[in-house]
Amino acid sequence: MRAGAPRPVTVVDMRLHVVDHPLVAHKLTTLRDQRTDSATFRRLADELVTLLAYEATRDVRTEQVDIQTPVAQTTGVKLSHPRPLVVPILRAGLGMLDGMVRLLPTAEVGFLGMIRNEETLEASTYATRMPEDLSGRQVYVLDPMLATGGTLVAAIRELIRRGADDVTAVVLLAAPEGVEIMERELAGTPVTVVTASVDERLNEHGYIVPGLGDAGDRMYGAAE
Ligand SMILES: O=P(O)(O)OC[C@H]1O[C@H](OP(=O)(O)OP(=O)(O)O)[C@H](O)[C@@H]1O
Ligand SMILES: O=c1cc[nH]c(=O)[nH]1
Ligand SMILES: [Mg+2]
Repeated sequence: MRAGAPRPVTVVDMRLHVVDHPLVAHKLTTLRDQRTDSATFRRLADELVTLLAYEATRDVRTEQVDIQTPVAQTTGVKLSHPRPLVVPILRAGLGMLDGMVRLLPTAEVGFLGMIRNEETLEASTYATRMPEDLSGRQVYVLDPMLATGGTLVAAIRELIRRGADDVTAVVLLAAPEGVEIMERELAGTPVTVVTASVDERLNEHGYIVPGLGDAGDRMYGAAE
């Protein structure tokens, strides 16, 4: 930002939930460790998203049902219709899909393939496969890293354009810069971000510090 320029206004209607739990912190520390191999990284990302999903689904819509137990009649709840949609952002978000749908077995799954240009840090979309009409749907978008925020802002705009009325982003790590961009660019939209940590900052290459490096590469190997 130019010296003397007014600070951008931060509109704080986006909900940010940083999950504070010793198991989350323990798994995240091993994920960050550069000695952790790909197989362990994938397993930990899967376990971590399940813990985050517990918080992220706190407001998942349910409806009342009557059931008969072996002992008596009672009422309970089940996940309601329309079914929630889970959207992993390829590549790295794919490593979060199983952990999320384990908790949301009735969910439908859509896919967004997005890549950040490592020079300009601009995000672009190379694949989209999800329902055109998301009216009335709760959507859970999965991406391990919220860095500059370009990827998630573009993804969430597309979900809102299709009619989603409640979007929760589940991210393993966030940078404060990305959180601020989300708050500014998505002001007035019903968005919640659930994360295991908001780290210190972005470095000059747009990587989260201390972060965990390139999530996609650590899960699947360097793409090129
Ligand atoms: O907040 P941003 O600055 O937009 O950066 C975050 C994005 O960068 C990474 O994806 P990448 O482009 O490396 O693709 P990949 O998952 O295929 O590795 C990450 O998985 C996010 O999608
Ligand atoms: O730190 C970062 C930033 C963007 N994408 C990653 O995979 N890691
Ligand atoms: Mg990557």
